[in-house]
Amino acid sequence: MKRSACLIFNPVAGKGDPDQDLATIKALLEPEIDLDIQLTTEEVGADALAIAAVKRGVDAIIASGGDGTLSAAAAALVGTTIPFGIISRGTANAFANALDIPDTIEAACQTILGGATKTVDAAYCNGHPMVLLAGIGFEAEAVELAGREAKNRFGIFAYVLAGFQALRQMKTFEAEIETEDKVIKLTAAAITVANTAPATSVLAQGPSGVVVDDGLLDVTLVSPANKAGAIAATYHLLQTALSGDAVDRDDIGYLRAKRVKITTEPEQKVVLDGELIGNTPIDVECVPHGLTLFYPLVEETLPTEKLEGLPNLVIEMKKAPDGEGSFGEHE
Ligand SMILES: Nc1ncnc2c1ncn2[C@@H]1O[C@H](COP(=O)(O)OP(=O)(O)OP(=O)(O)O)[C@@H](O)[C@H]1O
Repeated sequence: MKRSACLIFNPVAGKGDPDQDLATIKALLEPEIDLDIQLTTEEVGADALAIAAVKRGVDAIIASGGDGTLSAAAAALVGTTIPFGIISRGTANAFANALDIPDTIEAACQTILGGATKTVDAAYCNGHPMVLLAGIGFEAEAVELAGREAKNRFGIFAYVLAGFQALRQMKTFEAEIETEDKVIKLTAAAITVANTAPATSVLAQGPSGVVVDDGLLDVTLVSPANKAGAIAATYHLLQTALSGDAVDRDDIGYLRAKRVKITTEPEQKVVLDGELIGNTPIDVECVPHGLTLFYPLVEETLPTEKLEGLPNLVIEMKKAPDGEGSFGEHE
């Protein structure tokens, strides 16, 4: 039987030609998948369309658009086992990059057609579904400062530049972080709680690798003493993100936990998967394997034979009329 899926498509996302993009997606997917195509509008976003599709009991949901569309649709699937296909057509494609999904239309469609799935962790932050990360302080300020133009250029999870702008107004705050086994108090400028994060979300890059399916949240604490320290810390985070190393500065720390409660004095803004959701306190709880993704099939790269060097080796290739091997008599 033919597979079916709801395709949530943002007709204004990205810089390409959306009509052409939709035609390409249909040409690739429709031979194998019955698509129920739902276009987002300014009024009805990917979140509402995905929630409605979950209620209808669809077999799979595919979202195509920028990071905003993809994270909104993914949020509706947290805690379900409905497989989610990601066709990135944004400017930064940080969402796909963070989850290790190919970001060209063709490769993304092949991933969905392949049908292989993988579960990754998700989380709830103050009751809101979270797929990538929650940021407190600096990052949230940066999101507020990043206008539409900056978002277009750098994407909603890439705050490096907007971050430097926020640095000019950097304010530290007192934070109390409670995990299942400890309570930590410190002065911080930014706290990021991540399931996974693209390398461009520098403030999430404390650990050497933000692991997406370990059942744990990765918390990065950035506590520079002054603005010069903040710039040096951000630069260090950027470098370690690119090299894959853990941070090594006294003003940056990290920890892993299943659940974290964070209170701050004074209250700080909170950004969740690129959207401002309100102020601290936050309570973030990991939902292990809370999201099912269509994921690229892992190519078998191990060598399947090694014959060279064996004594008196003769290899005779069999000939077959159609070019295929056969087990019949060979000349
Ligand atoms: N039909 C539509 N007309 C106008 N705006 C729309 C429509 N559908 C969705 N939107 C808006 O598009 C925004 C989401 O865009 P999305 O993140 O998918 O793409 P993008 O901004 O091009 O990509 P990126 O976030 O990667 O830069 C939301 O603000 C949403 O309200």
